[in-house]
Amino acid sequence: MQPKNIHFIINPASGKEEPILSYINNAIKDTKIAWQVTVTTHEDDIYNTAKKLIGKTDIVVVYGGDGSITKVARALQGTPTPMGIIPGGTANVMSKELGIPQDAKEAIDLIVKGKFKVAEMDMGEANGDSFLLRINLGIMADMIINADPALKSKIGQVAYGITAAKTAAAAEQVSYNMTIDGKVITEEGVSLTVTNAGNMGFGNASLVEGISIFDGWLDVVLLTSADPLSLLQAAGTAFLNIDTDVVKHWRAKEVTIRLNKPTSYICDDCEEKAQKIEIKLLPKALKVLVPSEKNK
Ligand SMILES: Nc1ncnc2c1ncn2[C@@H]1O[C@H](COP(=O)(O)OP(=O)(O)OP(=O)(O)O)[C@@H](O)[C@H]1O
Repeated sequence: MQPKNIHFIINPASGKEEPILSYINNAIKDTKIAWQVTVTTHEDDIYNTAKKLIGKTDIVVVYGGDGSITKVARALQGTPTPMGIIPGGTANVMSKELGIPQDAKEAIDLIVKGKFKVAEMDMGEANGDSFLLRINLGIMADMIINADPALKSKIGQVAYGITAAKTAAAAEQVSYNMTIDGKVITEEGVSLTVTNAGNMGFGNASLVEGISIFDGWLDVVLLTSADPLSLLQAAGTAFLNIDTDVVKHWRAKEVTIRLNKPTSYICDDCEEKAQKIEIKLLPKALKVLVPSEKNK
């Protein structure tokens, strides 16, 4: 059904350069939809604007990358106001996960023509900060922290690949002490991910099949080694669905990770540091617009 009103929040600093206001106006001008736009001037504006819109509009649509989307999600979680997405960033992992068209005009069309349904997706929380996608420790986190921003803005995700090769070569084995839904497990590995989403943020690959942001679970994925053969085997688990010891996997609602020393980790797009990370699932926390028919 076509919405009655929409508020668009636009991050002008997101990865893509395109005439987004003109795209929106062209799509909406001949409809009966009442619409407003907020173009943010500071990163805090995104959260604050979304918070003020709760209950005041049918849909809050965010144009931006995963960073902007996370801020809107944090504002709207637990409320009846749904979030729509127009992918405007570099990686746009969240929108890919939801099957939203990557082309901005197509994504706008979907919302304006009401070709969507509202789904309730899970979120996670780590040391009090909510997240949409995942927590990364070890080489996955290092890859994101070390990716050259200039390179990333020029060539997008390929920058992670270049950093990955360098990071994997210097990978360090870390002992992860985990309490997974009450069960204590200690394992060594080079990378630990606690993910709400199947897409791990690198290409469209998922290390473990069947992970979904709607499934009511967090998935704990440990990569035990970063030598080239192991990485190939890990790729095998992703693409060929082969079981190997290189990737270990648990499902959980609550995970506590204890580390030997304060360690950097990535919570969605933000870098944090802690020695103990308490993570829990927030089931059905956010209403989001998804295409009513699967994209071909
Ligand atoms: N005027 C502004 N309004 C909001 N955010 C801004 C603004 N100027 C700069 N920023 C910054 O924009 C950055 C980019 O946001 P975002 O994550 O949406 O895009 P991206 O990094 O290109 O995408 P992706 O995370 O998908 O790769 C944020 O880190 C935020 O701090």
